[in-house]
Parts: sequence; structure tokens; C-alpha cells
Amino acid sequence: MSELGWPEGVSTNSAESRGALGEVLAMQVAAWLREALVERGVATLAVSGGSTPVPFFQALARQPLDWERVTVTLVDERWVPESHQASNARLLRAHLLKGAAAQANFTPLVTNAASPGEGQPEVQAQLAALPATLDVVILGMGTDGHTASLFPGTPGLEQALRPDCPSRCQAMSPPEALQERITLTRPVIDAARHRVLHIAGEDKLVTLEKALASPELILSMPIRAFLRSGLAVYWSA
Ligand SMILES: O=C(O)[C@H](O)[C@@H](O)[C@H](O)[C@H](O)COP(=O)(O)O
Repeated sequence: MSELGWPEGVSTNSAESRGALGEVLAMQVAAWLREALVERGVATLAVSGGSTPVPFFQALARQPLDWERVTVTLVDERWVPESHQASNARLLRAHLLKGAAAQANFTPLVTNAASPGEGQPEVQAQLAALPATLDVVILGMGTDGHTASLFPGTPGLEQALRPDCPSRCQAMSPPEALQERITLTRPVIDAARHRVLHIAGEDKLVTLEKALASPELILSMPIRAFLRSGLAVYWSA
């Protein structure tokens, strides 16, 4: 992976398996969170959903931390109740917010509103109660080059990808997604102290190669907006 044409300042890390990658990433994220706790007394972590992060969540949940001073939130969410199979909050409850990590504070991205458009102001307020600079953001990526719920061809994508987008979150209705979504916007991700892209599989390397070939075309592959200096990429086959 390191032979891809990465922009200056992007670091790459790989492991023999997805489990080993999850362990390596969990140790690094725990170190960053401990550093935040020492420096500021609190720490914030925003994670993505999907299948890739599960070994990472399970390894992070085992990390010794003052979890009660850590706030965990999501990079994006499907607009479904936590009981729904597609809920990212449900995924976190099952694999991350358990054991010692069950003491962490969790900021969900879904409200009781009927749609993300109606719920957005309340989610915006909840996010505004968090530090403006999150300590750690973990991005995933689909093979279409989406990240978070920033999908190509979605109405409102240009707004959400503006470096100066005024909102911290935005409702999205990706044409091919099963559920309406809500996503963090680009400024929130850009401002994070530590930005990670966590991916697995050869197909994701092919996607990255395509993304790196035309970095300026962010609307067709939104991940392109985040492939820049300071990003830490974690990959395994
Ligand atoms: O809510 C989501 O689905 C994620 O935030 C999404 O952006 C995910 O990171 C990618 O779709 C990759 O998913 P996999 O890890 O399952 O390939």
C-alpha cells in the first residue's frame, strides 16, 4: 500500500490480518485518547460504522482508559432506531461500548424526529456541546469512494464537503442507500487532531489508487477531500 502515490504527510500502516490491524489501531487510538486526557482532561472519538471497524472496536474496548472522561460519537448514522439492525449506535453498543468502555459517554446522531432533516438541528446542538476539535476521527471508505455518509451523487454533497460548511452535521439521502443518513461535515473531520482512514481488502486499495489519480474531483469520490497531509491510513488484506 505504501507504494501508492500518497500526498506528502500521509502515513500508512498495514498488518497481516484484519484482527491484527484492529489491535494496532486500537493501541494507537488509546494512546491518543490518553494524551488528550492528560492535556485537556477529556477526550473525544468519532468512529464510522460498517464491517471493517468491528475488530478495532473489540480491541479498543479492552484498552485501559479513564473511559468515563471519553466521549464517543459517530462519523455518520443511518436514520433508524438503535434497535434496528442497520444502526451504527447498535454496532457500537455491541462491540465498543462494553466492559470498561461501557463507561464512555456516547453522543448519538439520531433523534426521535421522523427524518434526519427534521432531526438535524437537535443533532447539531448535541455536536456543538462537544469540543470543536475532536481528538480522533476514524473514517471508513466504500468502493465507490464514499466516506462517512458522503456518497457521490447525493443532493447536498457539495455543501457538506465545503471546507467552511457552517453545520457540523448534515442530513443526506444517498440514492443507493437503504436508509436516510446523517453525517459529520468536512470541517469537523478536517479539524480533528488525529484523522484515520481504516480500510480492509484489496478492493479498497484499487479504490484508493483511483481516488489518488484525480485528487481534485471530490464530488465523484468524496474520500478525495480527506487524502491529505496528517491522515493515517490503516489497511490489511
Ligand atoms: O455507516 C457506514 O456505513 C459507514 O460510516 C460507511 O461510510 C463505511 O465506513 C463504509 O461504507 C465502509 O464500510 P465497510 O467497512 O463495511 O466496507
